[in-house]
Amino acid sequence: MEYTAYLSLGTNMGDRENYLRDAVLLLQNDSQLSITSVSSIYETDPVGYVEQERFLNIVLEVKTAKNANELLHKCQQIELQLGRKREIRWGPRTIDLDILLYNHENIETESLSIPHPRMHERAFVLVPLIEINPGLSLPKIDKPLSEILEAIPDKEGVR
Ligand SMILES: Nc1nc2nc(S)n(CCO)c2c(=O)[nH]1
Repeated sequence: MEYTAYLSLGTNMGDRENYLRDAVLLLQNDSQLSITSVSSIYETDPVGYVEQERFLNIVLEVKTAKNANELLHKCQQIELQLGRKREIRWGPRTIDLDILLYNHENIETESLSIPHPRMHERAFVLVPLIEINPGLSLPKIDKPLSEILEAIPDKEGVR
């Protein structure tokens, strides 16, 4: 059985494009996962802890036999492989992989909140997500993504 999931990748340290490329390759190397869509690369103003470099962000659509926990573990494994150090929460990072959506499910455990709890307020997530699937709807929200994006005050300089 294969499930569709959406991942948000972000990086604002070192050779940012290389970190994105390496993360995509490491995901592709997993036999239980195939990447079915990749957004453009967006340069975005940092949200949260603002005293840091601008980010590069992309969103991926993947098809996977992994359950949500296994997918989370894979993302965390790739973050470690690419040298992610969790020094400052919201601080600079070599690479960040967040699960946005998984099989249109709502999942709430101590390690997983899906849909990602902040995705509806992040233009750096919604803009690339709309690019790869404009018709997508979020579980339990019957508004189109474009309407959710419109409601975000500043589009945080997503280019
Ligand atoms: N623009 C932008 N701001 C961010 N703040 C945090 S934390 N992150 C890491 C993802 O949670 C980002 C990001 O990826 N992009």
